[in-house]
Amino acid sequence: MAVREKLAFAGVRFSYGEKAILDGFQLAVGRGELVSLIGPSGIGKSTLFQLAAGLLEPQHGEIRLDGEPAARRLGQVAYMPQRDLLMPWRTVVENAALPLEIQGMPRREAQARVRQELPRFGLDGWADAYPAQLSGGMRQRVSFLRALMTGSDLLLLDEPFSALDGITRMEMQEWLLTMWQQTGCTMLLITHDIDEAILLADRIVVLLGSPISSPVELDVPVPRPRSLASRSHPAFQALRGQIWELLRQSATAQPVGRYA
Ligand SMILES: Nc1ncnc2c1ncn2[C@@H]1O[C@H](COP(=O)(O)OP(=O)(O)OP(=O)(O)O)[C@@H](O)[C@H]1O
Repeated sequence: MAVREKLAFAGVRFSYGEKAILDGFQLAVGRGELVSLIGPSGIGKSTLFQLAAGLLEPQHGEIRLDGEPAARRLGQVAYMPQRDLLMPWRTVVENAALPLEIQGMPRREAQARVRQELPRFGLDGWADAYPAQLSGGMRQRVSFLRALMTGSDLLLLDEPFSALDGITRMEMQEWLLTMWQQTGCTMLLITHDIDEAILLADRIVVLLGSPISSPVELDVPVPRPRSLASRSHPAFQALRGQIWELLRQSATAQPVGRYA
């Protein structure tokens, strides 16, 4: 066991009925790492997150958290699904305080705790707004805050920025990098945007094959801190070409999804 290991899949097999998604799947993520997952549409990226979060169970193999077999993962992993799933009848504070209330914290205390966090989430002054009154970026930040309120230091972000316009998306990418540095959380991010995958991550996991067994793992040798200007770094461009080639090759075997 690696001392730094936060999450690991060891020899995991998972199928939906006859359809095998993972077989002998291996992946280890270190504590505090930011890892991007990229792969063709429908290959099993969200399934992987649902397994990590404990919403699905493997038919074979082991999923470990902090180096220990984690039979009960539900509630230990913060999972932000593709749609933000904010409750429309609850305000920003009421939505974000939900995990604390579920854990038994009195409502008033839970909401006070959330209010303290609003400024660094760019939500100062929006405590009592309803989700319908927020922009897409703000909704994502509320979802992110709610995920952090679970107390988990492992965050799974499933295409968090895909519904946002280009400028908001870039702002959110920079904001996410700041949050990652401030919180020290381990983050896994699913994206279809190769540039986003590289810009944010320490490591890129390219998921290929059906079923997936050994993903291709690529370190991102682009220096931090990163900004939009990092895209012109030679290492960035070389990696972009390498990932694109891997995905293009896989497209001959199976239909490929959308990539930016
Ligand atoms: N509950 C389910 N029952 C049966 N098949 C499912 C179920 N959920 C997903 N699948 C199938 O499993 C495969 C993997 O789905 P998954 O959503 O994990 O892929 P993905 O890589 O996240 O896709 P996308 O990039 O389009 O979001 C797909 O073929 C999907 O149709």
